[in-house]
Parts: sequence; structure tokens; C-alpha cells
Amino acid sequence: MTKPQIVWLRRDLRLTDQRAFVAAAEAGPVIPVYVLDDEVAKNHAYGGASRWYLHQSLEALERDLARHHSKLILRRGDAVEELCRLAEETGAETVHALRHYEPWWRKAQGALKDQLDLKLYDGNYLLPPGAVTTGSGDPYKIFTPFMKASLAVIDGFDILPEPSLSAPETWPSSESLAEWNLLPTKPDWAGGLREEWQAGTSVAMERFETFVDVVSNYDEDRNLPSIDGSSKMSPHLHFGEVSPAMLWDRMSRYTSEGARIYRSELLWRDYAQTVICQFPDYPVNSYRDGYDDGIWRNPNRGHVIAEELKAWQQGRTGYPIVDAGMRQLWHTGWMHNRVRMIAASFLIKHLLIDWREGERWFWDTLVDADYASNGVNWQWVSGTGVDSNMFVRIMAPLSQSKKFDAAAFIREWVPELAHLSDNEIHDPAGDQRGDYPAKIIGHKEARERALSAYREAKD
Ligand SMILES: Cc1cc2nc3c(=O)[nH]c(=O)nc-3n(C[C@H](O)[C@H](O)[C@H](O)COP(=O)(O)OP(=O)(O)OC[C@H]3O[C@@H](n4cnc5c(N)ncnc54)[C@H](O)[C@@H]3O)c2cc1C
Repeated sequence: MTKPQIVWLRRDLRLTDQRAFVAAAEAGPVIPVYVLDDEVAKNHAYGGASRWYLHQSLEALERDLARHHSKLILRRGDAVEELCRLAEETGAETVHALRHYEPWWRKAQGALKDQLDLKLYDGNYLLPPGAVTTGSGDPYKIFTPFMKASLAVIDGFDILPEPSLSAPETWPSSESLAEWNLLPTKPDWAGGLREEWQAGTSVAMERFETFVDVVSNYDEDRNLPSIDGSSKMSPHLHFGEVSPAMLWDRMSRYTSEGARIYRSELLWRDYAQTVICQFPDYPVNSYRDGYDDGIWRNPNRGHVIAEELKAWQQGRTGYPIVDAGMRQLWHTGWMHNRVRMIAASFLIKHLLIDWREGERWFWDTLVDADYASNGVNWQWVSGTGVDSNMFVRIMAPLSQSKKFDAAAFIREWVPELAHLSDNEIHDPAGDQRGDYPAKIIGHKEARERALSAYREAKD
């Protein structure tokens, strides 16, 4: 009897275009396993919204595997130890897995390789990190040249169909998903997430089809929070229910400017991996010196930030566009990209709170929370990153709100202001606010404070 082949699943919860499944299926009976390892990522263990999504995603994969008369084996604990134990129980010698680049997974992949025959495959990114390099052979640090170099080598993708899977003679034991308590119960805060998201490859691709119908407007509409102008593929991509190649391939049939820009946006994900491969602690440490200690209001130096941080988290800053975004995030586990930039900039520059506080909040509340993409984007906004907006370019939330036509978006998420006209709602006068809070700080005052903190930190 051919030895069973283990497929180790992490953020690649799909059967289509999944090289580890294809290779395992060619070699013998397949045992798919997901190990919940809550220790390995330390401060970046899955946050609340991600745990909720992971539950849905694993359930969807179980359903897909059942169509192939297969099963998902669930184990908890140290991933390397659990995989070795499973190999011993089943007589498997080979583990097939897609490559992941978070520092803890790179370490685990190295450790597992010493103990079992670990076969790693690409497939969660358009190109593996390192596939394109600068003229001097170094990995790129800046997005635009990285994107251009990547576009020059991408020549379409062959999408791998679902393989047919044969089962092992006996199935090893599995824990039950319900016992993992990934879903919140007391209180159950996930109502908004349930309304917004369904997990799994087939629902993701159905959702993508509705986006394909409007992609020709993506170049403009993606910036408008009041309309559904982006694909909302981020959690599906993060958990690997779809591969970026599947989306690229579908999109490559279109020549509109919207489709072209969509493909280049997908490369931001690849770029973020390239950055964390070079700087593994990027989501924790500022890349540029001179900010870490100097610029942020620091509780260790007597600054009181707790109330303001809470107001930002709860959507009570008195800036309608920021509050609408923060409430959208809390309710649905997702926030519009333009509004993510505005809300992040507000925390960092208007409130002078360390970007890492924002990174942590997003990590806990986003269903698409991603070690690389979150860290790279926070450092981009804060001006501390390798490729960054300059700190002194301070976003004006009120004019951003007008420019990107956010009136309907604000009405949806800040109902206290719903009675105001399109013109008034971005910056309501004092007597129009009712129960809605006053501005936590004036824009001009905040701007001057941020610029002077920057000058002091630089001196
Ligand atoms: C402060 C901040 C934090 C962020 N944190 C995350 C995060 O944790 N996880 C995450 O996936 N994205 C993050 N983003 C990037 C971006 O906001 C989301 O990818 C996007 O809003 C997801 O919605 P969508 O799928 O409709 O995007 P679309 O516009 O439809 O784009 C398609 C896909 O391209 C990728 N993409 C687009 N823009 C970016 C970008 N700037 N960086 C990385 N990938 C991008 C995403 O995978 C996205 O799903 C963050 C942005 C900011 C400003």
C-alpha cells in the first residue's frame, strides 16, 4: 500500500490551484491537516475577527473535502510536534505544504524539514518573493519598481483544477472544530460579520463574478467608500480560499483601465511579502530611526492617550469619515481602503499615537488581518517604512471626505448625522451634531502639533 501523504494547511484553505494537494494526490492517499498553533505567532496569534473567519473557512474546506470523500484532520498544539506525531500515527513520511513567509512559519518549515520529508510549493502569491530583483540582484524595497518588474515577468497562469483525492485506509483521529471555541459566545459580537461574509472558494468566486461586472470602473470607484467599488477579496485571499493567480487569470480577459489597475493592486500583496522577507519584524519595529521614541505621545513619559485611543477605536473622534470607518470595521471586520488610510493617518498624525497601537487594533478586528499587508500599510501611512508617505504629508480628513464623496457612507455608519445634507455631513457645525461628539482636536491644531513633534524628533 502506498504511504499516505500529509497535506499541511495554513493560509491556503482551498482545493483549486493548490499545488500541495495536487502533488500529494499524485503520490498516494491524502491526509489533509490543519494545526491550530496559538503559541507560535506570539503577539500575532489570530485576533478575534480572524478566529471567527478561520472557523467559517475551515468549515467550508471540510464541505469541499467531503465532496471528494475526504476529511480535514484538526489538531491543536505546536505545529511541528503535531505533524511529526501524525506522521508516526499514520506511517506517512512526506508532508506537502504551500510556502508561507511569516517569520514563525519560516522557522517551523525549517524545523519540520529536519524531521520529515517536507515538500514546499509556491502558490499563495503571484510570484514567490525573490523572483524579481533589482539590477544589482537585491530584493526590491520600493513598490513601483517592484510592480513594474513583476508585470514584466508575469505571463499568465495555469490554474490547477481540484485533484481527485483518495482516502487513507484508516483516518487518524481529529478534534472537533466546535471545541476550538473560535466563535465568540459571551457576548456574541459577530452578527455584523455573519451578515457581511461567507467563507469558501465557491462563494468567493461568486462574489468575484459580481465584481468583474463593474471592474471597468475600478480605477475611480475603488476610492469611493459610498459604493461597492472594490472586490472584497481580502479575507478570501488571506486565508487562501482563492489564489491570487485565480483572480489574475479571470481578470486577464479584460483590457479596461480598471482591470489593469486591479491586477497591479494584487501586487501590493506580493510586495508586502517581499518586505517582511527582508525585515521579518517589520509589523513591530519602525524601519526608519528617529521616530520610535521621539514623535509619539508616550504613556511612559506621562502622556495620557488611553481615552483618545478608545475614542478612535469606538468611532467617537468627532470626525465623521474616521468614525464611519472605525464603526464599519467593528461591525463587519473590514474597512474600505481609502478610509483605512484616513483613519490610520488620523491616529498617527492627529492624535500622535504610535502606529503600532493601530496595527494591533486592526490585527484584532480585521477579518483580513495579514502580518505583512497590515504592517506594510501602517508603516506606509506613518512615514516610518521603507517605501512611505512622508510624515509631513498630513491627510486632511474633512477634505478627503468631500473629495471622495463619503456622504452616503457616513449616513450608513454614523446614523446620528443621517439628517444632514451631503454638503454638511462631512464637517457638521456644533449645533448640528446632537449626540454626535465634538471634534477630539481641531484639524489645524493637530497639524501644527504633528509638524512640531516631527521637527523635534528630527533635531
Ligand atoms: C492601515 C492599513 C492597514 C491594512 N491592513 C491590511 C491587512 O491587514 N490585510 C489586507 O489584506 N490588506 C490590508 N490593507 C490594504 C487594503 O486596505 C485592503 O487589502 C483592501 O481594502 C481590501 O479590500 P478589497 O479586497 O476590496 O480590495 P481591492 O481593492 O479589491 O484589491 C484586491 C486585493 O489586492 C490586495 N491589495 C489591495 N491594496 C492593497 C494594499 N494597499 N496592501 C496590500 N494588499 C492590497 C488585497 O489582497 C485586496 O484584496 C491595509 C491598508 C491600510 C491603509
